[in-house]
Amino acid sequence: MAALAVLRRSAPARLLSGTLCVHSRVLAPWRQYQSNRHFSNDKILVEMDESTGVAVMKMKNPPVNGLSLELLTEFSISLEKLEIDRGCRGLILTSASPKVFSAGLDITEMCGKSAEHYAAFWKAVQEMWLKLFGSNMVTIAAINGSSPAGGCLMAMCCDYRIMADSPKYAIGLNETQLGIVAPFWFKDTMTHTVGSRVTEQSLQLGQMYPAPAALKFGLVDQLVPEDKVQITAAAAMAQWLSVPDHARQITKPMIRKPIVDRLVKQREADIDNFVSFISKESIQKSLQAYMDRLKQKKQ
Ligand SMILES: CCCCC/C=C\CCCC/C=C/C(=O)SCCNC(=O)CCNC(=O)[C@H](O)C(C)(C)COP(=O)(O)OP(=O)(O)OC[C@H]1O[C@@H](n2cnc3c(N)ncnc32)[C@H](O)[C@@H]1OP(=O)(O)O
Repeated sequence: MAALAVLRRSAPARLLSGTLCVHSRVLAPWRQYQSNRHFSNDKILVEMDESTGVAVMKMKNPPVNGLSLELLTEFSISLEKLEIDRGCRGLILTSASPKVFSAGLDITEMCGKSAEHYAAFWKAVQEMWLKLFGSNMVTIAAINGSSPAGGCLMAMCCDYRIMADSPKYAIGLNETQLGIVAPFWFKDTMTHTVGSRVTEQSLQLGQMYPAPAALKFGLVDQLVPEDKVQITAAAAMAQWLSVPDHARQITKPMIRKPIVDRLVKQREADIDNFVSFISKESIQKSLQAYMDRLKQKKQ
């Protein structure tokens, strides 16, 4: 048993290749850590069921769960806490807001800010991806609404995806539609999920897929009625957890570690690349025009 416990705790460190640091500027203190093992801060709510070893993590950044620097930082801290918790074996990631899983990266974090801010923001995006894609736990995305771009990335980082069965909800990497480019590790994550051919086409076109279409080519694994997403995620989790941890935990990095290592090896260059790209006047104009279109849609 002791050997298994060591294995359980040593694998994430290997997989993440020393990426446990988080940006310290906006570290929110834990507001509460109650005996029933619920903890929350501003943007992330975690409910830990000790009897099953499953944590449900809800993003709560209304109205659309934009992935702001604050949310991303809280996400990475929460995930790290769970990762080192011996009692936690599985994570269900979902949204506290109905109808939107996550609108992806908060575009306001990428508009009109300083180079230092862009660098801190991108580091937090990288951190989220390294921790979630490299997690040692079983990770299941309970996608209870639309999930564009960074939202889709988060879902694809998970081991299994269950989505609300509605053509109103769409998922995909739509970056090119905003005039921006999904970086290589977004592309790698999609290739890992659905293969090269679909990724090539989806990324070029910036395609968003309604849930039924996403199921057809495996971008999501299962569709269920909206009110059954959470319960189905719990059932799927029980099935995944029936596999012995040590065997599953050795298997997962066989596929994922080379993908994680690619970013780890060039994190700084990737940040520089992002800062220089996003600071361009033409890119700022594209993002601003996209935000204006989003707002006009309402009028
Ligand atoms: C050469 C190599 C280059 C390397 C790297 C360089 C480049 C960078 C890569 C960056 C990768 C980026 C990834 C991303 O995630 S970008 C974000 C993309 N997200 C989207 O396109 C989603 C846009 N939003 C929507 O489609 C919809 O909002 C919705 C999610 C389907 C929800 O629809 P609905 O419920 O109808 O809500 P509203 O559209 O009315 O939105 C409510 C308010 O929220 C604001 N909003 C929406 N999305 C975002 C967002 N992502 N960021 C910030 N704000 C957002 C929206 O404007 C509304 O605001 P208002 O109430 O003030 O009007």
